[in-house]
Amino acid sequence: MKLCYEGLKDHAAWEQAAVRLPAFDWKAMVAETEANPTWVHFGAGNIFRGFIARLQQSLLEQGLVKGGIVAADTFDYDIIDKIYTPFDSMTLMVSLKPDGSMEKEVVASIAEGLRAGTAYPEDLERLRTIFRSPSLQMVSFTITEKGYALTNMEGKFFPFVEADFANGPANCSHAMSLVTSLLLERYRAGATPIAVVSMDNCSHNGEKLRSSVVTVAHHWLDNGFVDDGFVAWLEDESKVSFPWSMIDKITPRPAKVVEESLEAAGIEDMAPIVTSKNTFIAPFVNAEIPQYLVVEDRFPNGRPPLEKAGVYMTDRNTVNDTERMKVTTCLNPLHTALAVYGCLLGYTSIAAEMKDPELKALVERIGYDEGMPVVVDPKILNPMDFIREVVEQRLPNPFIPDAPQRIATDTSQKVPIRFGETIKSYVARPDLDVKSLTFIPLAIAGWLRYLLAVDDAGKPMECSSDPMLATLQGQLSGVTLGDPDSLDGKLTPILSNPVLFGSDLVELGLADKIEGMVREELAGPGAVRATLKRYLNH
Ligand SMILES: NC(=O)c1ccc[n+]([C@@H]2O[C@H](COP(=O)([O-])OP(=O)(O)OC[C@H]3O[C@@H](n4cnc5c(N)ncnc54)[C@H](O)[C@@H]3O)[C@@H](O)[C@H]2O)c1
Ligand SMILES: O=P(O)(O)OC[C@@H](O)[C@@H](O)[C@H](O)[C@H](O)CO
Repeated sequence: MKLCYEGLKDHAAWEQAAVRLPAFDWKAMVAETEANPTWVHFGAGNIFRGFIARLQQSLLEQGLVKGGIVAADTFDYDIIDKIYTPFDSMTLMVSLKPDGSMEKEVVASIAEGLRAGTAYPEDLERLRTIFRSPSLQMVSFTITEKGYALTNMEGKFFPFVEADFANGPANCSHAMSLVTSLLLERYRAGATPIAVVSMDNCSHNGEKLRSSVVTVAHHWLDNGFVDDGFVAWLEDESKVSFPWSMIDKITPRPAKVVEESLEAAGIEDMAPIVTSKNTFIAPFVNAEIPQYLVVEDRFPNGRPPLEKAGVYMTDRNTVNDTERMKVTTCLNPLHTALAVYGCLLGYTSIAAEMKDPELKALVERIGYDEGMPVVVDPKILNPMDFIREVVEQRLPNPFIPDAPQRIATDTSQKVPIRFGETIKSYVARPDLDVKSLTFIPLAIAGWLRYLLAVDDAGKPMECSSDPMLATLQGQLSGVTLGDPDSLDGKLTPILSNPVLFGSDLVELGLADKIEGMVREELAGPGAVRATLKRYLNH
């Protein structure tokens, strides 16, 4: 069985393999998308295929929309060449149930995949045509937190961003510049309104996306590439809106066990790849069943009826509160603590970590004891129910093949949100003392210890990719396991950097505590475990 339009014609074989097929006319969907595109998505990776594309599939199956989504990638063209094109942009979605069984379905709501880069003029021209089309209602993104960043840790523009400012809309490469150039096409073709929606895990994601796009536009205005009218249109939220959103569905990298199960069922060519840009991707996506998407309802050119696919459409404050609840308290801080300590302790499974008494206690202390006192109740989801589902059902699900190494990717970009926001909330609350925090500092200490790339057994350990890895490892060079004094003076510049932690931890009086913990973890092999035991009273 082959995953593609022709391959799906053998209905009986797919039925035999217990794979649900799309219940709509795929050719008609592709033709409608070409004629009247409504939705473009940037970041053609796993969460998009396993969650967002399924929303449109549900609407197609309910007969509520006729067209599909156009997927685009500005960063990793292998995804399109190797995972989209050979499979007619279809995905084999595998939902992993808590009893170990798998639900399989073909997601076919992506009409095409495009490489958004000047090296691919045909694809870029197709995108320009789509952006000029008045039917286009929304552009969404899952490009990771770093995809929005224009500046480095010192607040200076990256050289490739400077190059985009100088070269202008016809010859740019960064995701934010490319999107701005495509919005310029739309402006010049009649300036029909549009919604530009970040669906990444970052606080105030809509604000972050807007700020980067508007910054690019202002530089192009200064350099004479665009006129005032374009910038005014872009900044008019009734014309170009940047709704905020919160997205949640644990979508691990493709797992061997799932690949084997699909191959055993007779489905061909399911092998995962790691692209040259380090994306772990396969023709299939494996993910848990729980999923939450909350979106600010500001779509000036209309939108698909997403609420009919289970999306919460609401106001900005509710999105903000829901996102803060998940990303700063109830899920992601626990994930990052499990990521760094899991790598140090030799784990490759989050579910296995949840059986480790110290690690389970650590996430409970971070979540229930330190996070919950400052959690905001978004009302549409109950924080206590949410965190309980995370701690008791989602993280320990042994059939979710999630790994601390995936979650440890780009930790430097996540720390200010995942831990920094709770730290700021403690500072803002007169009835709370930020110095009373222990387990969030312990998680930060674990990350600093992780950066040494030596595990708790004293063996070399590969750190996951992170745009700040080289800089931070440079700042920590000379720090040695077995020699806590080698840390002397090395942490102050790191812990005082508000870009990394959201505030200056030296000024807040947390640096000594964190440094003390890192020193303990540096005592020698086994010291990480011993430190965890000591703080968690085990
Ligand atoms: N996987 C999850 O469990 C999950 C859950 C909720 C939210 N998210 C959000 O979605 C994002 C992507 O997750 P995923 O599972 O799809 O990851 P993935 O590795 O499968 O895909 C990442 C995508 O981002 C693009 N990208 C990476 N760096 C970029 C850059 N600098 N500029 C432009 N594009 C870039 C890649 O080309 C790829 O399309 C996460 O960072 C997070 O913000 C993921
Ligand atoms: O996707 P990232 O890299 O921002 O973070 C890694 C995980 O914490 C994240 O993907 C979670 O699985 C997700 O936020 C669950 O909804």
